[in-house]
Amino acid sequence: METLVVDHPLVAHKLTVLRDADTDSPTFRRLADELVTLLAYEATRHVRVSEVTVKTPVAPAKGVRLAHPHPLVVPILRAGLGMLDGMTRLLPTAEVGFLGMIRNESTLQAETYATRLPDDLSGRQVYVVDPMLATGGTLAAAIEFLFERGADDVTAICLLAAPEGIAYMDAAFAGSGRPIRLVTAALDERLNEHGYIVPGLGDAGDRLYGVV
Ligand SMILES: O=P(O)(O)OC[C@H]1O[C@H](OP(=O)(O)OP(=O)(O)O)[C@H](O)[C@@H]1O
Ligand SMILES: O=c1cc[nH]c(=O)[nH]1
Ligand SMILES: [Mg+2]
Repeated sequence: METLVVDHPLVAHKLTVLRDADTDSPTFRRLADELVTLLAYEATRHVRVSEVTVKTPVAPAKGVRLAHPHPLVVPILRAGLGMLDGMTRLLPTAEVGFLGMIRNESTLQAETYATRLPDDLSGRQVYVVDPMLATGGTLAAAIEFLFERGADDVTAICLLAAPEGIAYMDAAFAGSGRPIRLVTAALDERLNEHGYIVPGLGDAGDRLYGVV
């Protein structure tokens, strides 16, 4: 997996506030939204475009437009929903598909409880959004769904990633011949004995949508 850790002072600043256990849910949601837009700027560097010519009030100008079919954005529920608006702000014409997945906190295995994706993803560029790449089980299962439907160009955007998750993804898709990109704000130290990212930011879903 090709991994890009976005090195930018504004990303680092927002991520630091996001990590802080004293940051409340409304602020956490706003920061997650702002961060995804910054990460999406890098993640969409390879978005497909086609050449067009428009007429300015003065003369014809050559330019580009997003190629058809437009990209598909897939938030992994629940926590990935906190990154959807930031993505669609940058890609307003993207289609949106949904995957509902939850990690069993005893086994750390990902379980899927909802799937709402287009049947045929051949030729589509897909952007998967989920704040946390921990063991990698959830993201790997999500990308398997996308590959089964024909996707061959998948970029994951995660706020935080653990080295264990990246290693898991590399092993899971080694030799698949289908490139996968990861864009993240930080690569943390490790996972703890409960499968949480250290230092991480805690449970992203609870911090976005849980009762405080
Ligand atoms: O890399 P993994 O070890 O699979 O863990 C990462 C997953 O865990 C979190 O979701 P969670 O299962 O807590 O569901 P939620 O979004 O409903 O909170 C997170 O948003 C990822 O989807
Ligand atoms: O650190 C972690 C790991 C998995 N899921 C989270 O929300 N946080
Ligand atoms: Mg959670």
